[in-house]
Amino acid sequence: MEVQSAIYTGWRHVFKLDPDREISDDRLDAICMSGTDAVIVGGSTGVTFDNTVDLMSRIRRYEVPCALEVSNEEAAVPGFDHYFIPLVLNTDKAEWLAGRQIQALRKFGAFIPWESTSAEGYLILNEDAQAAKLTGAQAGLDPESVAAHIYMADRLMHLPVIYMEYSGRFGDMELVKKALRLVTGARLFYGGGIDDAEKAKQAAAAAHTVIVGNVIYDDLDAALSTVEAVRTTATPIL
Ligand SMILES: CC(C)=CCC/C(C)=C/CC/C(C)=C/CC/C(C)=C/CC/C(C)=C/CC/C(C)=C/CC/C(C)=C/COP(=O)(O)OP(=O)(O)O
Ligand SMILES: O=P(O)(O)OC[C@@H](O)CO
Ligand SMILES: [Mg+2]
Repeated sequence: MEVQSAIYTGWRHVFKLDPDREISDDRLDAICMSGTDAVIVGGSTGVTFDNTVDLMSRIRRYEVPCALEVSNEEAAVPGFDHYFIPLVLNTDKAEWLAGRQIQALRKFGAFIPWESTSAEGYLILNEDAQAAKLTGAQAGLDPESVAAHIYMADRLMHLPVIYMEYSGRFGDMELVKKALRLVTGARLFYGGGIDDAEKAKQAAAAAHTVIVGNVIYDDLDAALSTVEAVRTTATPIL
């Protein structure tokens, strides 16, 4: 099991920037200086070595910790503070659970900074998300199935991070809270549809770490308001 001193252990609020989307220097400055705990670089489609290097080098002008969520082997770029490797748990397509990752490990295994690389068990719960369509995720899980996936990821697989992903839609906070009550070692990430401070507070009361993505591109002020909202919400205590 991963030691609890991992860089992301204390992260409560994270912005996720997509290398496949444009962001101006001014907007990037606002995000990196916002007081967020970290920036994750990642996206489900259109992520390349070049657009990842470009975004990383711009974020590197700031002190904010910066992690890469590696979504394809071409986009494995050195120089990040941390690497997350997604494994989609709720798909029947084994290539998204382990197949593609194993192919990438054949190539990069000897060069991976293991002390700063973590698996992320993804539960993709919005059937309309690009990531759900790409991976064939069975997004409509009932609460018992969510619990079973959490038991598998947390208790059997001992994954350090479980990510409840509703990308593009605000999720079911009761389900997230229920998942949080079941995890023993994993850190629970929540992401999806947070587009104002109120939703950010709700998510912060349900999960360990709250991830804010698309609203950065749609309404920067609303995105920035989520930082304080999360910071002033108590970490859920079990
Ligand atoms: C020295 C050196 C090169 C250092 C780097 C070494 C390193 C750490 C290498 C990694 C090797 C490795 C094991 C790579 C794995 C690559 C791989 C094929 C992973 C598969 C990932 C996966 C399951 C992808 C499916 C899609 C998914 C779950 C993506 C996660 C991110 C996500 C959901 C983003 C949201 O997407 P977005 O585009 O924003 O969508 P919306 O339209 O909904 O907004
Ligand atoms: O883009 P949104 O909907 O904020 O979701 C954030 C993140 O979970 C995406 O991977
Ligand atoms: Mg997105």
